[in-house]
Parts: sequence; C-alpha cells; structure tokens
Amino acid sequence: MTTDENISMNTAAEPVNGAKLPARTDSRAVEHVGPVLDGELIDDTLPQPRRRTVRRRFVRWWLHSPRVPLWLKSRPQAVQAAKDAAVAVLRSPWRYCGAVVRGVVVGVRWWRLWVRVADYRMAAEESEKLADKFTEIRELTLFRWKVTGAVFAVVALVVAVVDLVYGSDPLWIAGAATSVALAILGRRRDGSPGRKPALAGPRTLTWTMDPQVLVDAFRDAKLIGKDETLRLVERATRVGDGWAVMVDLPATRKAADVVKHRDALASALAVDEVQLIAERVRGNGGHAGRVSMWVADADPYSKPPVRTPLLGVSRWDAWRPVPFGRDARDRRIDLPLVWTSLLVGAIPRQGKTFAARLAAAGLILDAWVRLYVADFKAGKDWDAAGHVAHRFMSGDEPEHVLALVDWLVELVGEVQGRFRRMRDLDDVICPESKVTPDMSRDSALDMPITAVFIDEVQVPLEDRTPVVVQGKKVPAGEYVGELLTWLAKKGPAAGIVLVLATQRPDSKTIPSGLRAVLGSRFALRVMDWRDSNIVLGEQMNTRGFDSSRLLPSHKGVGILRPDGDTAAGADVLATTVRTYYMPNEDWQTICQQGRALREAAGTLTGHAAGQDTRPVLDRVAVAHAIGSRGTPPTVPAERIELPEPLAAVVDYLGDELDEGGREFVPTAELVEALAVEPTAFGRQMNDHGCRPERFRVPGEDGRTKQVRGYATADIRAAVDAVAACSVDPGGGEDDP
Ligand SMILES: Nc1ncnc2c1ncn2[C@@H]1O[C@H](COP(=O)(O)OP(=O)(O)OP(=O)(O)O)[C@@H](O)[C@H]1O
Repeated sequence: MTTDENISMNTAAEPVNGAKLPARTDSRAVEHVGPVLDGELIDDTLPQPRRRTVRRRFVRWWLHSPRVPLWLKSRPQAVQAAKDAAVAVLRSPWRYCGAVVRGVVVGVRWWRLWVRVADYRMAAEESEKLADKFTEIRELTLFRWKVTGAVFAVVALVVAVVDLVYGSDPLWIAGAATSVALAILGRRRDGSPGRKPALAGPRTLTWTMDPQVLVDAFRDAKLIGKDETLRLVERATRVGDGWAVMVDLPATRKAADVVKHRDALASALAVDEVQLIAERVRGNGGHAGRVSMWVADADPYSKPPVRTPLLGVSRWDAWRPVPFGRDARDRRIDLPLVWTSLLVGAIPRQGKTFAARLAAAGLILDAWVRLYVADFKAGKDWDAAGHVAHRFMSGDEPEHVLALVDWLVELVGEVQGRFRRMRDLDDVICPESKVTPDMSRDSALDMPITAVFIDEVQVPLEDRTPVVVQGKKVPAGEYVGELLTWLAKKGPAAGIVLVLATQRPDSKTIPSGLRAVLGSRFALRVMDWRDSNIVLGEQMNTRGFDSSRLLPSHKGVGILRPDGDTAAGADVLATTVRTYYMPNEDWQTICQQGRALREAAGTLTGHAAGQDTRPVLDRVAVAHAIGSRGTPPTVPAERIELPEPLAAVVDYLGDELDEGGREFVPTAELVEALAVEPTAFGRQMNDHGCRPERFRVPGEDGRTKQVRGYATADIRAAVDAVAACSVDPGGGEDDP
C-alpha cells in the first residue's frame, strides 16, 4: 500500500454499521506511516496450479475416459450397478426358462414350415401352379414326415443306449446343452417380430431395468426417430420417491423439445405428467441434447402439505432467499426477493394469498424490513400484517385506491431520494448504485429493504376513479399501473421489493409494461395457456410451462419462474413448486414474532406503531421521475376547483398543456385570448408561482427573437400545487 504524505488516514472516523471505517481527509500535517510495503492481492479461492504427477494424470484420464464405464467412476453409479446386477441374478432363472420356452416355440414353428414345405408351396401358389405341383409337394411333405419320424426314432434309440451304457449323466448334460441352444434361439432380439412381449404392470418400473423400454418410449413419443437411439449418461438411480436418469439424445435432437413434449413422453411411460420432470442439463456438464429425467412413483403433490420451516426460526435475513416450497423431487425451493419483484397469478382459491404471505413471512422475520401492505381482497388474510407493517390498509373502495396512489407516489420519491443519497456515499459503503445488506440495516442511512405487498392488484389497476395528473384527468388504475411500473423498474436497486398478487392475470388488467419488469413470476392454476403466459412470460407454454394444466386439487402448486438461483439450479428456467402450507395461526405467530423483533430493534414504525402519518408526497420530483404525466394530485378531478386565471389558462391550453405538448405560451397570446388586463394577470399568475420568462423563438422573417411568456411546466406545477392543497384531509390516510 502506498501513501501520499498530504493525505492521512483519519482513524477517528464516524462508526458506520458498527465498524470504524477509515476516511480520507485532507491534512497539512505530515504523519509518519512506517515502512511502505509493496504487495499484490492474491485470491487464493481461485484454482491454483498444481504439480502434475503420474497418479494425478492417471486419475484424470480415468475420470474422463469414455472407455472406463461410468460405474467404475462414480460411487452412486457403482452402487446402482451392483443393485442392477443383483436383480439380474435373481431374475435370471425366470428369464432363462422364458428364453428356453421361446426357443422351443421358435423351433417348432421352424419345423412346421419345413415339414409342410411352406416355401415351395408359397412359391407355387404365387405362380398359380399349386395344382400342377400338388403331387410333388405332397410327396415331399410325406418324405419330411418320415425324416422327422426317423430322427425321433434314432434320438430315442440313442437315448436308450446311452442310458443303458453310461447312465443318466450324459443325458442331463445333453439336455442342458439343448436348453442353452434353445435359450439362445429364444433370446429377445431387437426387431424380431412376435418376439417382443407386451409389457405387463407399470412401465415406470420396467424402463429402470431395461433401457430399451425408455428408448421405445422416446420413439413412441416421436422425440427420436425409428432408427435412432439414446445414450445413457447415467443409469437409472433411485432419487427420493422416484427414479432419475440422464440421457443424451441423438445428434440434432434437442433437449428443449423433450421438455416441451413431456406429456407425450409421460404417456409413453404410462405416468401422469405431474410425475415426470424433464430438464435440460445446462452448463459445463450438459449440452443442448442432454436431458435429465425424474419419474415419481406416485403423484408427488398428493401427499399432505409441508408446513413452512420459517415457523421454527427466531429471525430471518431478508437478503437470503425465503423458503417458498418444495418441488416434485422434494427439493427445497427458496425464493430470492431482494433486488427483484414478484407477480403471483391464479384463478380464485388456488393459493395466491398463501404464496404471497410466504414471501412476506421471510421479510417480516427481519426486523430491518419496512412493510407496506395493501389488501384489496378486504378479507382477514392479511390482518395480522397490520401489527408489523409501516403502512397497512384493507378494503376495495375507490378511497383505498387513492390511498394506494399516495403510497406509491411516496415510494417513488423515496427511491429517488435513495439514489441521490447513494451518489454521495463513498465507494466503501456503497460500491454500486445499489443498496447493500449493511446499508439496509444502517438506521443513519435510512434505506431499509421496503417490501410492498398488494393482494388483488387488479382492483386498483382497474379502478376508473378520475384523478388529475398534471392538469389532466386520468383513471386512477392507469396511474397506479404507471407508478408500479416505475417502481418495479427502478425500485429493486434501491431496496424496494414489489409483490403483486392477482386473480385476473389477463393482458387488459396487468399492463404489459408492468409485466415486463416484474422479475419473478409464480403462476398457480389459471384458465388457459394465454393467462399462464401472461404471468410466466411470452411463449412459456411452448417451452413446456403451462399452469393451466395443473390440477384443481393441487392447491398451492404452481410454476415458479424465479429471478435468480434456486435449488433446482441457476440454469433452470422454471420449476413446478408446491408452496409451504402456512395457515392463519402460523401466519399470526410469524407476524407477532416480527413485531417482537422490531420492538427489540427499535424499528417498529408507522401503522404498526400506531402512528398513521400522511404519506410524504414530493410531487415535483415524481413528475420528473415518471416523465409522461408529471405531478399527481391524487384527488378526484371533479373535486378540484382551480382559481382564476389559472382555470382559464388550463381551459385555453387544453391538451397542449400536457408534457410533450407546448413548451411555453407567450404572455401576449394569453392576454389576448383570455381578454384580461396584462398587469393584473401577471400579478395573479405570479401568486400561483408562474413567473414570466424570456424565450427565443423564430420570427416570421426567419430571425430569432425574444418573447416573454410562461413555461407550461410551471403552469402544470401550479395546477398540481392547487390540487395538492385541495386534498381531502381524510383521503390519504393509511387505514381508511
Ligand atoms: N401450499 C398449500 N398446500 C395446501 N393447501 C393450500 C396451499 N396453499 C393454499 N392452500 C389452500 O388453498 C386455499 C385457497 O388459498 P388462498 O386463499 O391463498 O387462495 P387465493 O388464490 O388467494 O383465493 P382468492 O382468489 O379467492 O383470494 C386455502 O384455503 C388453503 O387451504
């Protein structure tokens, strides 16, 4: 580390996050810093070069050589191979007997054809000369019968003689040799017609023993061609309550197609499609044609639901993915929430609220998380959250929608404030323009993770109550959509987590702009594939993920498309998950625990602390942030009465006042149009904060000239300021 003499390390810097951080300050005093050492940072977590010994080279070759069988490389594969061998040995007597019987049948069939001179007879028939050749064929048949009788007689004689002379031992040996010959004759051969037995019992188990059945299933499902075959990468092994196998498809066949046509494969394997999990193996160990399959013994979701593990924990770190549910293979699926947002969609009574509450539970158990909960279902489901939430409301009236608009405006202002403050923080505390775990827990910085839960978000999004936004009436729902889109886009980096649940995941209700910026999606059962795509994303049904195919009885089961890694793997696009079961009493316990944690940490604020403050609305800042609309006075338009001459100016300008319309309007034009006295008009406009400015405009002769006038942005701000003053004092309360 080198140092500049004019700069010293101020060891008495203010403590940040409990630790003293060195801060650089200018100082004229020269401070001795001891010897100056020069060094280099080495990251010893990276793979370091190792000496290549003969043993290492051999081990490397052994592990990578395609000539060494897989069961000699991996312990689980060896165990499975031993099990398969034991099963094969136990089954061998039956298989042998079966082969001998088939050999006898094949032999007898062959003999019948020979004795009836079938080939000659057929040829004669085909050339329509059977009548001519009849005598000849008959003689030959008689002769062959005689040969057969003679052979039998000779064999019987030989058996009798051998028995008399040498005893029964040679006969046993001959019998054994004959049975081997018959078993070879009757062995199962690919493509031998009439020799492939119909499979009895569940095919699920058969393919684990006989890979040929798996190949046939792939062929039947038209995932590979008639002449193509599969390569087993890993033989079938027992994993959880099912069987797992990894296969390589023939060249040019795609694993994505197998995932897409899982239903056909499930049918070919005679299992329900919920029992079959097919995933493309990605990354280093995989390629575009490698598929990992897992087939459950029974419907994995018919088991009783599992309670959330959060019940047993005393606290949770919101930065850790929250336990969300379990997949069919019973792997735990955790959902990362910070730095992303979540959309939950389903038809009624499928477990949306339960899923959203699971996400909330993890955040509630972190005392540093600030919660905004808006329950437009207006039921009891979210009531317990009122004990921990900074802002809470439950209801589905227009006044609740207007209150939500105020919350969102407050949050947009909050996000902007956080970005401004982050810009001023040094690189040690804030390395990027993103909230870090330490920052979120530093009360001096006041940037806690802020989670916004909106249940039945379609209610505010469809609300038609007109609100005046920058002098123009817009439906409240449209404005909520814009604010949510902005928050979902910019909020995550500033520590805002949006969780939206909707009963109507259709394209009209959830604006496409909003959907596009919601990082994580969870689709429980919906009516058709279009709705499923709206929640999960475009074309997801063609990639094999369609939540309309989930069964109605599978409550809490949905397709999760996470924004980040899950236990199913970082490269897995989506997984079917059954959420943990968290009934109301567990939810209440968690909320009480969250309250106790907040009381202990001194972070209980707002509604939960009995201080329902009005949202802080920085309308001008929001106007700049949202861009398209400007400042949002969240009161119904008809309730606003603009004073003169502002009302006349707004009327006169109409749509031209909108952003994207005129930039300024000359004073002379207004005076003439409104027929007002110029000095009084100027004074009244000044009272509303509109001061005339000089603007350069091109004149009729082509030259630029200066004109006095008003900026339309100033007029818009004046309108919004009046609207803000006319907000009904009860209209913005948190819990109306
Ligand atoms: N993981 C789960 N395991 C088992 N049952 C569940 C699970 N999640 C939800 N359920 C059941 O599904 C029912 C409906 O859940 P929930 O109230 O969350 O549905 P919803 O989709 O929010 O319904 P609505 O649209 O009517 O508000 C619950 O009463 C619960 O019994």
